[in-house]
Amino acid sequence: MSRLAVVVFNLGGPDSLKAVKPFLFNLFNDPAIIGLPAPVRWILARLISGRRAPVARAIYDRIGGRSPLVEQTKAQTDALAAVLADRGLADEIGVFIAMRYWHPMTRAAVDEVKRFKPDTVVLLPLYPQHSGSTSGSSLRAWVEIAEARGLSAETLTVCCYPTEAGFVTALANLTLEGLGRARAGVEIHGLTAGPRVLFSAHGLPKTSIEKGDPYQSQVEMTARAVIEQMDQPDLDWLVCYQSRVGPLEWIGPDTESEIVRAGADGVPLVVVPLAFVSEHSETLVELDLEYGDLARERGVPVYVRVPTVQTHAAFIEGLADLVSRAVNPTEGDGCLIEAGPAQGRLCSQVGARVCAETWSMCPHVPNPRQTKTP
Ligand SMILES: C=CC1=C(C)c2cc3[nH]c(cc4nc(cc5[nH]c(cc1n2)c(C)c5CCC(=O)O)C(CCC(=O)O)=C4C)c(C)c3C=C
Ligand SMILES: [Fe+2]
Ligand SMILES: [Fe+2]
Repeated sequence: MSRLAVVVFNLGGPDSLKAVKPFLFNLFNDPAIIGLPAPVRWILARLISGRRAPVARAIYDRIGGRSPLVEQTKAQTDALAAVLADRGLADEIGVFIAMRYWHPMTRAAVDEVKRFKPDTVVLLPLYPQHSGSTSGSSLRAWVEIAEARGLSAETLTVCCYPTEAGFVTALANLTLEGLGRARAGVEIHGLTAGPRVLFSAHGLPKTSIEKGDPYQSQVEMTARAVIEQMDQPDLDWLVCYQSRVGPLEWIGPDTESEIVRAGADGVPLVVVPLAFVSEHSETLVELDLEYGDLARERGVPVYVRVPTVQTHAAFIEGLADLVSRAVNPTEGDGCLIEAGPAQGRLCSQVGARVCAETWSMCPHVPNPRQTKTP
C-alpha cells in the first residue's frame, strides 16, 4: 500500500492582533530575509518587529484583526486533496500545510507527516515564482527540521512553476473578466484610452536579484504567458512591484507610482496580483484599500482589482499536475534534464521536479545542505 504526502508551503499570517509582533519577529529573524549572523539578526529582528508592529497591527485591524491566509490555504489543500484522490496517485494521499512564520508551522507539519508514515513526500511551495526569501526559505526549513526529526521518506521538490498551464489559464481567465469590467467602465465614462493592466507582484530588494535570485525574471515570465494566452491585441500592460519594507532599494517600477501615472494619463487600471495565489493583507488591504484610495485621489477613472487564483479549478488541476509529474516524471520535466533535446532548459519553463538528493541539478534552488546559515 503506497502512501503519498504533499506538503504545501506559504508565508503564514497572524491569527490575532496579539500574534502580529511574534509573527513579524519570526519573519525578520529568518536568515533568508536578513542575511546577518544569528546574534545580530536576532537583535535587529527584535528592533524591527517592535517598530513595525503598530503599523502592521493597523493593517490587520482593517481585515478583522487576522490574516485569512491559513483559511484560504486550507481551502486550496482540500481542493487539491480531492483532485489527487480522483487521480489515484497513491493508495493513501495526505495534503499538509507548512507555514513559515506563523501556525501551522514547519515543525508541526513535519511531525504530522511523520505520523502519516509516507513512502514519498512532495514539497510544493504555493509560490509560483522561486525566490530565496520565500520558497527557498521554506524548503530549507523543511529539510533541516525533517532531518533533525528523523523523517526519512523519499522527498521530491517542486521548485517553481511560473508558466504552469493551469496557473496561467486561471490568471488569464480572471484577468479577462477584470478587463471586461474595466471596459464596461470605459464605456460609461466615455473614455478614449483603453484599460492598462498592471501585473503587481510583491517586491524584493535589488541586491537579492543582483545575487542571482530568479524571482523577478520568473514574475516577468508569468506576465508574458498570461498576456500571450489572453490574446488581446494592443493591450497596454506592465509588471510592477508592491509592498516595499525597510531602507534598502527594491526592484521597480513600484505599483504606487504606476497608479499615480495612470491617474495623470487618465487611464483605467486592471490590477492583477500574480505572485500571490491567495488573499491576505497584501491584497485586501494594500491593493484594495490603500491603492484603491490612491487611485481615487489621483483621478484613475476606473480601478479594477483581479482576485488571486485561490481554488480556481484550472489552478488546482495545475498543482495536481505538478504533483503527478514529480511522482511520475516524463521526459521534459524540469530540473532533472541533464542531457538530450531538453538539455539546458530552465526548470521553470516546464514546471520543476527536483529530487532532494540532487538539489544541485536545479538552477534555482541552492542546496540547503551546502548553504551555510549566516
Ligand atoms: C511572492 C511573495 C512574497 C515575497 C517575495 C516576499 C518578500 C518579502 N516580504 C518581506 C516583508 C514582509 N512581508 C509581509 C507580508 C507578506 N509577504 C507575503 C509574500 C511575500 N513576501 C505575503 C503573502 C504576506 C502577507 C501575510 C498575511 O497577511 O497573511 C510582512 C508583514 C505585513 C507588513 O508588516 O506589512 C512583512 C514585514 C520582505 C522583507 C521580503 C523580502 C526580502
Ligand atoms: Fe512579504
Ligand atoms: Fe528550478
